[in-house]
Amino acid sequence: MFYKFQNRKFEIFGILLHGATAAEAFKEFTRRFGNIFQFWLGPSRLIIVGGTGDVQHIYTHRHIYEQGDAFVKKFGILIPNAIINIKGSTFKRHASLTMPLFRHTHELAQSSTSTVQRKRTSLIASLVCSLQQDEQAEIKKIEDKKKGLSRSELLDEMLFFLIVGSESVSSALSWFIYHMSKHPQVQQKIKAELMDGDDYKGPLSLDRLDSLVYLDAVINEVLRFTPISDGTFRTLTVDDRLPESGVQLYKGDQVYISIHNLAQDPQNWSIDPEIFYPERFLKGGKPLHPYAFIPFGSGHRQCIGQDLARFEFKVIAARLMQYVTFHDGGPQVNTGGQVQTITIMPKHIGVSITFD
Ligand code: HEM
Repeated sequence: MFYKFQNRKFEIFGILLHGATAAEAFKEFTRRFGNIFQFWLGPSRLIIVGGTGDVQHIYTHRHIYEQGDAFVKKFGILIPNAIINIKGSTFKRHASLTMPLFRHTHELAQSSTSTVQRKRTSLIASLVCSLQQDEQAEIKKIEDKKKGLSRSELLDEMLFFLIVGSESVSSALSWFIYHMSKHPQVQQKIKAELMDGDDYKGPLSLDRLDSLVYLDAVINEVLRFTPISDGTFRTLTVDDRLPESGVQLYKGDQVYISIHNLAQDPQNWSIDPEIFYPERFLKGGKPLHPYAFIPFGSGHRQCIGQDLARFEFKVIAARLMQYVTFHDGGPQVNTGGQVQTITIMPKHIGVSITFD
């Protein structure tokens, strides 16, 4: 069935995903319907946007494209006051209290006993210090004048950071292990880079970590090939026309940007995106458009934990590569596939491990 939408035709379909993840389904739909189409998620209509010009426009016009209502519905039932679910001035208040910590990711590596220092290096300490002294007085103020977090806001933030902080990096590491088991030559290159120092199994200082550029390329390729988040939502605050596709959108419409599709679209890459090839992120192999590779989203609502996530990922991956080698457990158990929970994880992963 076709639906005339301004001067463009869209195929409308409501469909059950039959166990496929959104990433797998949208890849197939993009192949069939092109890089902009509508999708019904139950009663909600989503406009899936895949052209890099349109995607850039959405992320760079924060006053038109606000945090998506679908995102808010997804997490809002359990943790309505967590940063991902709030907008406007309330978001600004929460962001001003949580974001500074993530600018000091490297300091997390150093432990400290001083309260001032702990406020800078412990998210929990920093959040607890932001608890409102007089909640009743704060409730009466208009949002712009409020300071600190109420008890229920603090609880929701802690819960959200506990969930997102552990689930995200562990999913990404599962994909790392899966890809390593399938690509022994990549593992050998990481090990060769680690061996390039005096002490192969020695401590990982920040300088040493920074010098591991091939490992950075592998981490990027893991996040590109198998992103743990399939996409991001934005809701329009006013009518707007997308510049690349020319599609007219209206206030209240919900757009969905598929991180996975952008990372897999051959138009966005000079080297075949269907191949797992970390070297694409070394000199000259970058995506053809800056918005083709956005594993952490983009714009004013991009992931605030991305530096921490990359840091954790790199430290754990480097440590693993110092001590063990992963081998493919065979076609019965190591078949890959995807399963969607809060993040996208490998469905069937079975590897054997040798200690180096
Ligand atoms: C590999 C690890 C991770 C990936 C791939 C990832 C990815 C994402 C993505 C795609 C978004 C949505 C961005 C958007 O709408 O533009 C997001 C949001 C968010 N992430 Fe992450 N994330 C990771 C780890 C973390 C960690 C470790 C934390 C904190 C401990 C974190 C905290 C957040 C927060 C607070 C938001 C909501 C930001 C907002 O609504 O303004 N993430 N993340």
